[in-house]
Order: sequence, then structure tokens, then C-alpha cells
Amino acid sequence: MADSDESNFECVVIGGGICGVSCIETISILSPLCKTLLISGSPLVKVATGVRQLTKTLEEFDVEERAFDWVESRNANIRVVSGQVTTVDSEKHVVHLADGRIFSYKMLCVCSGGKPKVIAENNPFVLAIRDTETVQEFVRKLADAKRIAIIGNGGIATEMVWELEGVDAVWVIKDSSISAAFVDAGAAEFFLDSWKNRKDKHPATCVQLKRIKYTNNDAAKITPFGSALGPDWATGLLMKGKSDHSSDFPIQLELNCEVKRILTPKEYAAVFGTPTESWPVYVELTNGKHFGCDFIVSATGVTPNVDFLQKTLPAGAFAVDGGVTVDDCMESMVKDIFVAGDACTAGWPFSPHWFQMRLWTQARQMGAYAAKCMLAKLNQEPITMDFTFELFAHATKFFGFKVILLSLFNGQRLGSDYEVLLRMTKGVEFIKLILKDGAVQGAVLIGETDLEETFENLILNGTDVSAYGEDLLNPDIDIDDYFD
Ligand SMILES: Cc1cc2nc3c(=O)[nH]c(=O)nc-3n(C[C@H](O)[C@H](O)[C@H](O)COP(=O)(O)OP(=O)(O)OC[C@H]3O[C@@H](n4cnc5c(N)ncnc54)[C@H](O)[C@@H]3O)c2cc1C
Ligand SMILES: NC(=O)C1=CN([C@@H]2O[C@H](COP(=O)(O)OP(=O)(O)OC[C@H]3O[C@@H](n4cnc5c(N)ncnc54)[C@H](OP(=O)(O)O)[C@@H]3O)[C@@H](O)[C@H]2O)C=CC1
Repeated sequence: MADSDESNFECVVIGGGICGVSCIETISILSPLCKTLLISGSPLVKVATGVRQLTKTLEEFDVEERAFDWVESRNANIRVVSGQVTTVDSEKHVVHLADGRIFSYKMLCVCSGGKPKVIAENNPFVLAIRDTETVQEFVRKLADAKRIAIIGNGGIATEMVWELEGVDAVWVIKDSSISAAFVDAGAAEFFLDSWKNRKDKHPATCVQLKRIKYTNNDAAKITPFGSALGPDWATGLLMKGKSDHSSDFPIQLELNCEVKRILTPKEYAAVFGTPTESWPVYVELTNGKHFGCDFIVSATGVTPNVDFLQKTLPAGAFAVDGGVTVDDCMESMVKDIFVAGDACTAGWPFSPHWFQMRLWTQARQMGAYAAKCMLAKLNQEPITMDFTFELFAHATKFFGFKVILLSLFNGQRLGSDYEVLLRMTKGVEFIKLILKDGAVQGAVLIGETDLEETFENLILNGTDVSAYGEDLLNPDIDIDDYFD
């Protein structure tokens, strides 16, 4: 290829995470002759493999890290380069890389992911988990730790506390129950109770949803953050500290509070007097408690990683949460710039049963759908929205239990005007249905319930279930028979 060919592409995709790779794979399948470039800030890309469709909208897959040449070998029209995009010139349709290279595009898809929100950005005792490197740093520091503080109440904190061994942890939660980013107080109680009464941390009944291996790649990543970790990042990792306690429940829960300040030993002594035990860092909480620890994990969510678009897009192109607002074709306010995955904020009128959460499945689906939209625009063809945006569906694993979340599982968007139907067997299963206007609007299915397909259908079809009352969750009745 001549030089100019080397830098001119029809489609350019920024980001080698699950979203960017799903985008180029879809372009490659739908339009094998489309000249496409993937610019990855990390030395390996993340590929979804072994996709298993559990129901119409619910899927599981494994995630593997692959070298650039694996991606290129699948299609001669795909090129993958390593580099950090610093700016995008939307007038000239070119992207600039930190090393001076320039690539032109007809259609651009930004899949640059998110970066952790950190409670005290430059404090060396505060650690955030995002990618393979940060998790390795965590494991390394943990090996020398007797007590840590975990701040945040979402996916990372929930998965981390379950895996910890040989360390005391103070879990600082601003809500009144654990894991509130995903489940309500009832399900949280189910988890806590099962956890405290567990006989075996990984009992045979616990379903292994998926397992992946992350490589320790020696090549330096180019952007400050590599691709986000995902399913099973915590499973199989030895998260072991050096405390010699033998408690089965070494977690101290601090509910309804936040970190007031983080203090050095000197600052702590000045405020609270000389401590009985000396620690590298101290934490004061808004509930008045204070304690020392080896380090602090900030697991307080992500913010879209789109700073390099600040000069390209007008202020109005960004949503309140910092993501780039996209329309129902994943396109931003600026022509031919599409944004997908953790980097974007879905800005179209949602279907009644879907909403955005920054998760693997949505990153993969958005990447694939953005590819279809880019090609449709290139070819001036119409496009209809993917079915995947009809219903929110998430499969994961918390505290050793399979967890399925469907549609408005916490009554999102319904205000207080809905009914809840519950079935719970301690240590075995927790099922919660959200009902409104006689129809199922959402479901939380914890344990081996095998009900995901049934409830997905009831939600999607808007079936009137009011005649069934509580029988809907009667364990002696096979509800599949009702709706056959
Ligand atoms: C610890 C952890 C555990 C998680 N567990 C789960 C889970 O169990 N289930 C689930 O559904 N979700 C989980 N998530 C969320 C999920 O990982 C993300 O939603 C998903 O990976 C987002 O994919 P993405 O491709 O949009 O972004 P990312 O994976 O963040 O990829 C972004 C890519 O863009 C590159 N990049 C960034 N800026 C530039 C630039 N300027 N130039 C070039 N390249 C750039 C980065 O290097 C990276 O390769 C987890 C997240 C974390 C952090
Ligand atoms: N199994 C899964 O599906 C997993 C998914 N993930 C995903 O990875 C991403 C990163 O995970 P994570 O960091 O846990 O983010 P999450 O968004 O899951 O959770 C962040 C939590 O921290 C709370 N929080 C925010 N700021 C503060 C603060 N200053 N002090 C105390 N608490 C605070 C949030 O409360 P509030 O919401 O009220 O602001 C929320 O409960 C998320 O997109 C998450 O969905 C991660 C791990 C596992």
C-alpha cells in the first residue's frame, strides 16, 4: 500500500476494549471490503469469545486478551495500531496521535471506555481498580496488608469483599445496605445472611458463569488506562493479606457514611492523639469513626474517558455524567463521530424496559450496533434499532450466586407506584418481581431459579399476569405451563 493508503480509512475505531473490538468485528463481517483501522491504547485487545445466548436478550461470554495480529489475520482490510489519540479534527475528518501520526476517516467510532472516579486522586495510599495492571498492584499491596478500607458500594466492592482472605476490611458504604448499585436492601440481606452462614465459599451449587484469564502483558500501555476488566476479574485471583485472624466474616460494615478525610499518621496524631497501633494511613468517616489501615481501595464508579474530545465537540455534546451524548444511531452531535460503550451516554428515548448501565454486555452490543450505523451511513441506507436495546438484561455472579437482572429490576423509572412479589429461601434463592398495571416490569433472580426466560417473555410481551396473583412465584406451580 502507498503511504496515503496507510493513513486513509473508511472507518476508524478508537479503543481496543470490548466495545471497539466488537465494532471492528461487526464491520468486518458486514462489509469485509471496508478499510478499517483500530487504534488501541493498550498493547492487547479484549475479545469476547464463546458467546452463549441464554435468552433473547441475556448473554454470557468469555473475554480473552489477544494480540493485534490475531485481529488483523481475520480480515486483510483491518489494521490495528498502538497509539494514543490526542485530538480529533472533525472538519478535516482526521485523528491525531501523540506520536505525530495522523489517520483520516469517513466514519469514526470512539470506544475509549471509562476511567475510575477516585476519592483522593493523588494520594499514594488510595488505589482504584480498572485494568489488569491496577488489579495486580492491588494484589501485590494486599499481600503485605493486615487491614484495608474499601470505599464504594457497586460491582467492584461487592466482588472484592467476597474474595478477600487473610485481611480485615472496613467496607465504607454511603447507603443503608450493601451492593446498592445493583440490588435492593432485601437482596442485600439475602447475600449477607448467606455469606455469614456459608460453609464453603465456593460451594458446588454455585454456578460459575464465566471464567477468563488475564495476561500480565509486559508491553507498556499507551493510554493512562488499559481496557476495563470484566466478568470474573476477581475469581481465581488470590486476594490474600497477611493478617493471621481466623474470622469467617472479616468485614466491618460501615453503612450510611462516607469518607470525611484521609489523614497521614502525623495529621492523625495531631487530631486524635497518638494511636495505639500505627498504620501507614488513617481514615475518618462522616459517622465520627476513625481507623488506621494499610491502604484504601476507591471503588466509587467510573467516568467516561473522553477528555481528548473536549476541543472537538461543543460543550452541549457532553451529558451530565461526562459521557458523549449519542442518538439512536450512536452518533454524537458532530457529524460522522459515533461514540459507544462506557464512553457514551445513551441520549435517545429509551424503550420502556431498557436503560444504560456501564457493563460488558452493553459495551459489546453498542460497539456492534455502532458498526451497523456507520456502515448504513456510509452506504446511505436506513437502519433500525437493535433488539438488544428493548430490554435491560444482565447476568453476573455476586457472593457465589448467579444473579440475573431483568428490565426495571429495582423499579427504576416507576416512582413508588409498583408492587413487589418476593420468594426467598435462605441461602438458596431470592426472586423479586416488579409488577405494574398487571404486567411484570422487572425481575431480580438470584440463585439457580431457571426463570429468566419465562420472565423475559412476560416482560417483553407485556402479558397481563394479574389473574395469577402470588401463584406467579408459587414454587409448587410450574409457571412455564401457565404461559405456554
Ligand atoms: C474491575 C472491573 C470489573 C468489571 N466487571 C464487570 C462484570 O463482571 N460484568 C460487566 O458486565 N461489566 C463489568 N465491568 C465493566 C466493563 O468492564 C466495562 O463496562 C466494559 O469493559 C467497557 O468496555 P469499553 O470497550 O467501552 O471500554 P474499555 O474496556 O475501558 O476500553 C477502552 C479502550 O480504549 C483505549 N483508549 C482510551 N483512551 C484512548 C485514546 N485516547 N487513544 C487510544 N485508545 C484509547 C483504552 O486503552 C482501552 O483499550 C467491570 C469493570 C471493572 C473495572
Ligand atoms: N459483576 C458486575 O456486573 C460488575 C460490574 N462492574 C462495573 O464496572 C464499573 C466500575 O465498578 P464500580 O467502581 O464498583 O462502580 P459502580 O458504579 O458499580 O459503583 C460505585 C458505587 O460507589 C458509590 N460511590 C460513588 N462515589 C462515592 C463516594 N465518594 N463515597 C462512597 N461511595 C461512593 C456509588 O454510589 P452512587 O451510585 O450513589 O453514586 C456506587 O454505589 C461499573 O460500571 C460497574 O457496573 C464492576 C464490577 C463487577
